[in-house]
Amino acid sequence: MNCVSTKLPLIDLSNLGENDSSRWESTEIQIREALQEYGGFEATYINLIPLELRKSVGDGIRQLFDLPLATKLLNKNPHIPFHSYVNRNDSDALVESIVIDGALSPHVVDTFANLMWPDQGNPTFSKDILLYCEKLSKLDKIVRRMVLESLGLEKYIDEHINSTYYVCRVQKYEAPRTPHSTLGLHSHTDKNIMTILHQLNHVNGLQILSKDGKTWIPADPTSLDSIIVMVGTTLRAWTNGRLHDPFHRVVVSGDETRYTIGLFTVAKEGCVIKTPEELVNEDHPLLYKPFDYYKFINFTTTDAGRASPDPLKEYCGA
Ligand SMILES: O=C(O)CCC(=O)C(=O)O
Ligand SMILES: [Fe+2]
Repeated sequence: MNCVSTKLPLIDLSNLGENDSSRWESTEIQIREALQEYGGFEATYINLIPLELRKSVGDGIRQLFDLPLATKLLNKNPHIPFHSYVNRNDSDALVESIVIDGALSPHVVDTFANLMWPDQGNPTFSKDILLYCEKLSKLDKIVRRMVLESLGLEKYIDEHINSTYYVCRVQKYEAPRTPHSTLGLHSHTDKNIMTILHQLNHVNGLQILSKDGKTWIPADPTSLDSIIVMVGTTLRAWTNGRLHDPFHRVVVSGDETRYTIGLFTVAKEGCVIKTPEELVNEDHPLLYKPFDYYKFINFTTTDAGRASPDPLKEYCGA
């Protein structure tokens, strides 16, 4: 797969029984190639998210964004400032986003709902978002398992999965009400490990930059079942540069508001990211020294980190 097409690879992950080893293996090859060459792909997974659940989560997220600004501003993470509420005053793009840091934990989700809906929480929202994030996390685990297997690193799978947790971020892109393309979210790379993105309505806008930096590839889902998977910078580091962490942005136009939900795989507190020795050899010299995940994340929010075209290399390049 040497030529970059103007479409993201589309890979079907439904009904991937581990008993059908030839299908599992061919999917593994497709995923590895997609993540090397594009840094992402569109996954179809029929019925991963039942229609009712998608609708109900969509309603809950609309209600969330309709809350008063003062309430949304309570969504603050003092340790990791960008795991907090962002609105249009913080950036000159159209995005507004709210974060649940620990989206697979019923306690975290209830605490969040009680903060946003102080009268009696929002049991429907809590139940739905937990289930939704749990379903999306299945996809992350399949993809990471396949990546590690394709690299011959099966022995690290459990450690890899156990050293991470999930952050959910929901996004609203206000309709620009103009036919002209308007920036919804600035071009950036995700600094975490893996990102799973689901567009909640039919308003497209995500674009992924080709590896050669020349083409913005639209990541328009071919169906509402489709989910976009992207490599984060920390996975590039761990794989010694084998996987590509793509720049991406959101561009919107027209009269409809766009809603998305992202599940971000993040390292647990105190986790040191260290490239396995199996991935370092004469052809692949060590690119990044071991680093503390949160110290790196903090660096990316400093002036030096923000100004750097490649904060990972700047921070821990070997
Ligand atoms: O909403 C989208 O389509 C993209 C969101 C994104 O890139 C992010 O939250 O990091
Ligand atoms: Fe992103």
